[in-house]
Amino acid sequence: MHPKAPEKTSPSTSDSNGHVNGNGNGHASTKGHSTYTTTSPSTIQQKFLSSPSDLGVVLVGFSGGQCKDGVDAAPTALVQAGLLDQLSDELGYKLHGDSEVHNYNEMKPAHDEPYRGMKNPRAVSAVTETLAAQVYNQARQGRMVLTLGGDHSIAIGTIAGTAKAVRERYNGREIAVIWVDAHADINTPETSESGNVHGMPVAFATGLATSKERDIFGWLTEDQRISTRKLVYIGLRDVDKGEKKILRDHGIRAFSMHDIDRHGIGRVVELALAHIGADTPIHLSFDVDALDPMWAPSTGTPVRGGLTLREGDYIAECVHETGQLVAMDLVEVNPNLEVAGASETVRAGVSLVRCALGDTLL
Ligand SMILES: NC(=[NH2+])NCCC[C@H](N)C(=O)O
Ligand SMILES: [Mn+2]
Ligand SMILES: [Mn+2]
Repeated sequence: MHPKAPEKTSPSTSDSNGHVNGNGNGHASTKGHSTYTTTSPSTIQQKFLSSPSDLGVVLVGFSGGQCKDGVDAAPTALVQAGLLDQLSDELGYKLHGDSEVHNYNEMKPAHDEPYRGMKNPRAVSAVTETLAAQVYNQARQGRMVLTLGGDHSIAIGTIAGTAKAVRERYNGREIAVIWVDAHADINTPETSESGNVHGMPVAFATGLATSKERDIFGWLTEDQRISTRKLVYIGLRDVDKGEKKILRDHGIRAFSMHDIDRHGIGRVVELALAHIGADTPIHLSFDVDALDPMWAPSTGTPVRGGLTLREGDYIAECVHETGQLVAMDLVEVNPNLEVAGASETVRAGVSLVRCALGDTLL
């Protein structure tokens, strides 16, 4: 049930067209922007990366955490839009890890009937367990890790990998997670109304949901989990009843769209980062549906009244500026939905990642 862990490490990777990424030679990029130098991805001092110009890339073609086809096509669409080329050629990263998208939808267990209401539980479990190892293998080398999903269930794996690597590298230190999303994704199997695991990753990552079945998230260990105290939400506006109770009962820090309306994005990000503190590595999990459908229509569970693209970019820019970012997920881009707006959604995704990885307007 656990096909080859698709771990590949090469000094540079090539995209689906065979173009090799990563110039890594410190020379000014000639691609359009003559003023770029690529000696370093950013002038920001990175506090928790020993190789700040190395980037682990994980490309996850997976849709099993929810019911709509197409979200597995996002990594290919993002790569074709030039994201990885830009990260190497313009931002100066040396890319490691996946050079092609893995079709994780192929990791299909022989039988996978619902368990405690969860749909595709063994498939999602097997994929996220593989991802946890992939992300861990990049992060333990002191590299930033970028994961392109895929639906948001994959964060069970990516957070597990980051949390474990950081604990190992920094004496048991915990990571913080900034979850930018219209949704809280903190349902337990018991509170979920849909049974879709992409609505549950935070519950598993925090240990609010646990399982004794090895093949259904029972592989998650304490060193792969995060604390609810170091979890911060931004952008919430569609939270289930059971989730609201969980957020309240555990005193989880959450900034909804209401808070952004009241205080402005600047103040909200300031408060979110203050809650985390300057001594904590950050895993940024960005669901593209945090953006208003005006900017990101092609996503499985769009909710009106969301962030503008600039507000999304601003969050990403500020997280980068902390020098504390160690991993980022970009999830829930579904190029097969609202096809007229698909390239716009993909471009929004590209922009969010660029900002988190150090791109600046000036
Ligand atoms: N990652 C997402 N887009 N999650 C949407 C979750 C929607 C709903 N709360 C559910 O549990 O099914
Ligand atoms: Mn969402
Ligand atoms: Mn989500």
